[in-house]
Amino acid sequence: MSNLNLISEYKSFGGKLGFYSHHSSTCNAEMRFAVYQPPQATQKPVPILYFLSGLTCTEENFMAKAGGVQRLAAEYGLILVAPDTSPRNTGIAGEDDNWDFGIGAGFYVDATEEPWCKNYQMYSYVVQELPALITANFPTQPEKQGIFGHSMGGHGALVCALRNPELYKSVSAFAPITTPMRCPWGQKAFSGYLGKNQESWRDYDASELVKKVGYHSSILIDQGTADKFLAEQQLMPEVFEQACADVNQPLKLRYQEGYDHSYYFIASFIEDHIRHHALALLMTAVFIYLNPTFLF
Ligand SMILES: N[C@@H](CCC(=O)N[C@@H](CSC=O)C(=O)NCC(=O)O)C(=O)O
Repeated sequence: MSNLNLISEYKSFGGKLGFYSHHSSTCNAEMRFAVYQPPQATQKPVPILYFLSGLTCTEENFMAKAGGVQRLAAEYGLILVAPDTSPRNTGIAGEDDNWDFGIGAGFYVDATEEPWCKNYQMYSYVVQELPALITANFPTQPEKQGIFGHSMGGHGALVCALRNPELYKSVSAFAPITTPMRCPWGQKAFSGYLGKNQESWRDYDASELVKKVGYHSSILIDQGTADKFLAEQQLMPEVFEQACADVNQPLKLRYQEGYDHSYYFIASFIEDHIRHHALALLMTAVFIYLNPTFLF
């Protein structure tokens, strides 16, 4: 494995889950991520599904708490990749002072402001450096990528997909921050990472982006009605819903009665999200299954 340190590895549902670190030239720091390889990956290259986690998370939360997502990845034959949510231990003064800014809160943007710009390049890391590393080191079909995420990571997934529809065949989110420009978390993060000029914020705001660029297929979002961050106006799914409606962007926004913001909520609906991505990423296989004469 070039340039990768394997930290730990576990057999899981016939495949393997590995935790890795490497030097990121994009973030000028050591970065960590987790990869689940389904059993099919020992036989042939498989599609890749990226999951971006939320505030305070590491590369481990999703793999440990998403309700046995490895079983589903093994069933559908998908490689799962979960990066950490920011660089760590960069030496930037105060990087660990806040739970919603700095470490654990990279917000999937390329920072332009000092002192963050040297290391906090999470957008380029997720869209460029990490996929190149994954493709070089794991048996993947790089032209078949999907992306999803939770909360801050839901915002990240929507932004990555909307800005790069050719790279991501599918996108979905759990309780995403849909308009960081308009919510307290996003305003704090964008002021610090991108500066005061709000024009530059639009490129990282899904509700602004969707009106400009659209996306080639339907977007799936699940949102719990008992989510305290929904009540605190951090997520604002209604703004994204209106933006999608304005440009006829297909969106399946499902309000899930009584669910909160936790990984218990994610675990409850993870299967639907995996299926949403599998449909797009394994489309050729499904097509052949439904139309076997295609082969002859
Ligand atoms: N410390 C915070 C709560 C932090 C929190 O709830 N983080 C969420 C993501 S929130 C949006 O990005 C999370 O996924 N936490 C990890 C977990 O394993 O649950 C507070 O005091 O409210």
